[in-house]
Amino acid sequence: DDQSEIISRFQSYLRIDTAHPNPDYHAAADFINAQAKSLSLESQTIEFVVGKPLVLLKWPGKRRDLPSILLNSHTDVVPAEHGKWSLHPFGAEVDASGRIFARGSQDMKCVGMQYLEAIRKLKSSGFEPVRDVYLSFVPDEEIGGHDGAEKLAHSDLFKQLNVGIVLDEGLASPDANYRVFYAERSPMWTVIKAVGAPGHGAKLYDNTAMENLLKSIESVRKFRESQFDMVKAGLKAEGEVVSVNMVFLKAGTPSPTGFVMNLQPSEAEAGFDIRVPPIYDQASLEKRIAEEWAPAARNMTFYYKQKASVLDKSGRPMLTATDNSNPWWLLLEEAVKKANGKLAKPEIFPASTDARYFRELGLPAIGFSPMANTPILLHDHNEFLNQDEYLKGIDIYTSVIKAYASYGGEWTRDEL
Ligand code: MET
Ligand SMILES: [Zn+2]
Ligand SMILES: [Zn+2]
Repeated sequence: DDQSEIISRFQSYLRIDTAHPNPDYHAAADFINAQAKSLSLESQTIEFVVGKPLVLLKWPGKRRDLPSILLNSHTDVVPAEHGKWSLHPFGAEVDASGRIFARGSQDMKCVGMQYLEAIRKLKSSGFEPVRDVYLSFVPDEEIGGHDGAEKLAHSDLFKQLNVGIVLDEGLASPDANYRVFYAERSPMWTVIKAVGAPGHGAKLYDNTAMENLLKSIESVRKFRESQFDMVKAGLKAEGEVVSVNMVFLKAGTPSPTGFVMNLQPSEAEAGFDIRVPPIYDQASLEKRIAEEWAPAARNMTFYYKQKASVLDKSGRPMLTATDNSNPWWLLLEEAVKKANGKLAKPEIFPASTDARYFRELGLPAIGFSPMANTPILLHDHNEFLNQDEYLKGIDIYTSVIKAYASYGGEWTRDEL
């Protein structure tokens, strides 16, 4: 029947192994294009970077003069440790309670397919969009989006699309209210390195690489604690503080039997995943890194593996309005309600998404993945989404896309 076909299309997409470091992007693009064909959507496949296809679909509206709607999703997923899953991460098996297990079931193949299923429903009901509706299926979000959404946002093609609003990913909600995001934290992936004279493992002396690095780590931990304390005290939400987490430590002199134990190494390195809220003095953090965490006076250096500004191209913090000034926000609220969904209070996304490349241009972008009553399992073992929630999400998008694609149609060209 209808529902089992919907689920089996989702499973087919989930079974394409698009995990880094070797995502099968061509299989994903072929699949999306086959879906587009069955829906009679216009399609183009663009390789801004060879081997990394981006699929752009179009459902043309009647009013080409109005700004369009962009429904964005990424096709790549993070790797899965197969042995630690109870079911195969690319098997998309459904258990007795209807949970579909797969890497990407929450992040974010669900959303990409839900957009398409919602369009399928709208088309079969005879609905015709007023505005152009575009769908972008982009590569590489999980490694920074530089060869995907960033290239799209900076392209001439993108200007021609005349996008007025972007929808992108959010997070699952453990309770019944859908979470929704109006901003996100910017990544600053920072590597700090210490050097110092090597020496005998038995000798106490100052300025070893290890000691220099440890002083920094102590300082980082103090700052981390000050931020985390505000969350623990309920003063700030997760997305409103700076998060700093040490993600690697690299030091020591390797030997065939492990590490040399009686030699203090001459170099030591640590990596930190730092995320900065949009209204935060990013320059002060950069100063802290240079002066406290990697001071030249302690023989230290640093570099950023990834760094995004919290400001858009006009120098404003990247925040999408969630009040009367933003009709897209009001339309979303209303459309979700109409489909019997409840929205939680809008939040700042604690991690990062491709939405930042669109907000950077000054466009409004809303992060929304309609998954209620679902534990947050993105990037975790045994990621799953219940098929009933998936189906409910399609109804939510049907309502949202209908509202967005109709918006403005009640006015004549002159009134607008
Ligand atoms: C900085 S690239 C973002 C990759 C991923 N979405 C994350 O937040 O970790
Ligand atoms: Zn994602
Ligand atoms: Zn992710």
